[in-house]
Amino acid sequence: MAVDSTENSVAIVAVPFPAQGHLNQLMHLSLLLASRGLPVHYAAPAAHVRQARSRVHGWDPKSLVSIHFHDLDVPAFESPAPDPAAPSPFPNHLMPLWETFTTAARAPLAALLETLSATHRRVVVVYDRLNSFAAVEAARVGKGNAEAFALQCVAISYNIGWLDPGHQLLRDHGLEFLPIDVCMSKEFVEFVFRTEKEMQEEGGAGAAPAGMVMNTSRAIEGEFIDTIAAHPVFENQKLFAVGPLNPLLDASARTPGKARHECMDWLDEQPAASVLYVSFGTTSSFLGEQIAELAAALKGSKQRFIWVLREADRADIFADSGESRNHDKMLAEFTKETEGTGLVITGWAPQLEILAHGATAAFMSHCGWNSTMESLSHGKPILAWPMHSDQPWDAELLCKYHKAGLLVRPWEKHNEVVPAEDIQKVIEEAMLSDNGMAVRQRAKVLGEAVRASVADGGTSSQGLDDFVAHISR
Ligand SMILES: O=c1ccn([C@@H]2O[C@H](COP(=O)(O)OP(=O)(O)O[C@H]3O[C@H](CO)[C@@H](O)[C@H](O)[C@H]3O)[C@@H](O)[C@H]2O)c(=O)[nH]1
Repeated sequence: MAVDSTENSVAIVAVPFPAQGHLNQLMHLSLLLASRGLPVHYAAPAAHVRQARSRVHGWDPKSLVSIHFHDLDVPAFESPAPDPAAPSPFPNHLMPLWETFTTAARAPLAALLETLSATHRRVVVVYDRLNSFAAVEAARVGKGNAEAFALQCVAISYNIGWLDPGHQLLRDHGLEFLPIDVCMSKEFVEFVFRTEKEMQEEGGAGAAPAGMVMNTSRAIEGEFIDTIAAHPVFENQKLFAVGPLNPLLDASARTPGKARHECMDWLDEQPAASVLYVSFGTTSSFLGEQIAELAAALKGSKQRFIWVLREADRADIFADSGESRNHDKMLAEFTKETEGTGLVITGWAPQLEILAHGATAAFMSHCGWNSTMESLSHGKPILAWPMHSDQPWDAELLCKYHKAGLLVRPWEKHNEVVPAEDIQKVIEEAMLSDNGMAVRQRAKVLGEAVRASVADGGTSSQGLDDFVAHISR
């Protein structure tokens, strides 16, 4: 694609980490910045540019023309199937992709930055915090006219626990931060520390980012944002809380310009606040036994539901879609038994639209940060079933701090199959009990506060204005 050349303008280069929950956030941020008239370049391996484009949600697909997309040429990577029986539920099958990407994307990114640097007043690199190589490449730009900002794709409170699991603020609220190596595979933890250390050694102080953009809202994490702002690690950085990055839809849940998924017609016919949405993101796969227990719980609860039954994404989603094929017999029976009460989606579901819809009451989720923000920003409570990484922390924030969620499975039992009766109990509590109503009400109030924060004059809207003003100064 031709690179636009406007000597006086600032070019923004978004460098996402190649996994859906990360591609998605930098895509939203890119679209937001482009909608403010800034030239935005989104750079990722070809398969991931295609993935991010094909799965963008909440935006009119036509808005994608406002972004310049660049394929970062990387060698072929393995794209194995996920292993639901692996000792850690962490998506270790993506490690070959991430190792390849982190090494090979540097040279094509550097070339892109040099080209843009020659034709623009300044190049602003907005990179996923897992891609610290992008900050090193920004610091190396020959003309010295590039600066880097990290994007925090997970809760900012997670950062506090990462820096100090026993932090006073967490203790004050009785919040538990689990050790990171309990929640992630040892290969990934090693990868994160190794790549970060290598980049610090190579780039030195000169490659430190100028600041950090946070996909969070003061309505959700106000005091955690203040704590991070006062932390010595961020002393010389400008911080901008701009979330939620996902667009907010109204209760009719219509994305302009986009064909509606058939499940939305079914939702249109259901009573207000009557449907449980069940989905576990793009990095988790369940054992067959667990799927059977979840099916029995949904059926037994007699509640309306939409259940997204998918495997974790492959490294290249176009090589294999991850649609669940292994449960055909169970599904055929289950679908017959629950006809009229629920829907099972084995392909890609319109999650943002489902969460926005007035018929949706609650969300059973693994608590990935996108799912958490998408749910809270539409005022929907979460039935929390964390699997790995930051998810146990998000469940803690949701259920203990905000009391806008109910825990399905405590972490101590993460190696066990959760029996149907335990799952059913939580579904019934959320959908039928007074306590469930109170949790739903708190999520609704929180949703209103989140909406206010992104509306004109709200704190997140101001955060984005401040970021735009700062980078285009
Ligand atoms: O059928 C589907 C399935 C998923 N989604 C979307 O896919 C994204 C999933 O993101 P998230 O909820 O964050 O889950 P993961 O895919 O598991 O995200 C990874 O990345 C997140 C951001 O770093 C982390 O918080 C998670 O722990 C990590 O697993 C969300 O935008 C969903 O709306 C759909 O639209 N349709």
